[in-house]
Amino acid sequence: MSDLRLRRSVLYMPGSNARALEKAKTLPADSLILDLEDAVSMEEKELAREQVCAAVKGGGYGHRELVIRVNAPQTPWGEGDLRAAIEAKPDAILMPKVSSPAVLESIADHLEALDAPDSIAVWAMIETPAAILNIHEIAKARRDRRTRLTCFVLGTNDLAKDTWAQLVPGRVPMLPWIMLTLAAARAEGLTILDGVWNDISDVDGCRVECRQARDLGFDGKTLIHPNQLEPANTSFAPTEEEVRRARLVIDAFNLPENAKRAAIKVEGRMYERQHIGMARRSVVWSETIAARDAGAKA
Ligand SMILES: CC(C)(COP(=O)(O)OP(=O)(O)OC[C@H]1O[C@@H](n2cnc3c(N)ncnc32)[C@H](O)[C@@H]1OP(=O)(O)O)[C@@H](O)C(=O)NCCC(=O)NCCSC(=O)C[C@H](O)C(=O)O
Ligand SMILES: [Mg+2]
Repeated sequence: MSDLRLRRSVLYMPGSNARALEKAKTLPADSLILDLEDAVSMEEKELAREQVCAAVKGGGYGHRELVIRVNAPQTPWGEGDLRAAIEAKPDAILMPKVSSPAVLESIADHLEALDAPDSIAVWAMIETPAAILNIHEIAKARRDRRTRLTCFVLGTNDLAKDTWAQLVPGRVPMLPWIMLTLAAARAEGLTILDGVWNDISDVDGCRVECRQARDLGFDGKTLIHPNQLEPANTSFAPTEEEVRRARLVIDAFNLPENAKRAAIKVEGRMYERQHIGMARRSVVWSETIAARDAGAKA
């Protein structure tokens, strides 16, 4: 079973927006991406870096995983962002526009040279046509522990920009790329997060896309506004019915009469032993979510 850390809702915010950085301390997001890249204008890059690093160092975000998205290494801010982010010690650093494993190897060299704490992971944005074409090679970078790669984040806005594919409900134009990226992530044991839903005014549309993302196999969805948190948190949680059925399957395989059976019938459906792992995951997820909710209310 892969890492079961909750990442149902992963909220971006511009590092230049002090109000958003503060408000995030109270929002029901599993993870936060404090952005220094595309959500920040050139004029505010330095301010954003200062504010984000001060926020991460200052803490107060509770259970929320903190991720800093830096500017790409070849930009005027890339080197400084990386240095400052390492000093702030977030849970992860998100690299934008990763198009080949070479970028991750070069980041690994930098992290080593800057003596980055082992606790900092590296996440990679998958958002260029070249990344899609190189996707398994990029995912395989995880095998080299030096890269610290643990997570892919889909950047559907940049993908739409560079491919001319339209962002339409149902996402038919992008499904082949999405599924290829998912397969590469799962093959190499990476977490994978869906891209953003841009229409902040359409919460129902966001909910539909969250459910699709869950059905496609994502761990969670990246978000841009607090009103998208509830749809994501709800959609990526197993339903009560799923958990009830999962417990039934686990219990049924534990019965002495089923000890040597590879396949059994439960409530009219066939289950093989491989389904036990999926059933356990649903139960563990629901218990983890219940514990998180109880903690939030306490
Ligand atoms: C889009 C926004 C600029 C809208 O902001 P605003 O006009 O302030 O919205 P509201 O008045 O509705 O906000 C209500 C309150 O919620 C707070 N808020 C809003 N957004 C956030 C947020 N993201 N995080 C935390 N808090 C937020 C407001 O401060 C209000 O609070 P209060 O003062 O108490 O009333 C804004 O939503 C925004 O900036 N969103 C994030 C944009 C962003 O980060 N974009 C970059 C990531 S998307 C991307 O690049 C993906 C990828 O790379 C790709 O290529 O696809
Ligand atoms: Mg992008």
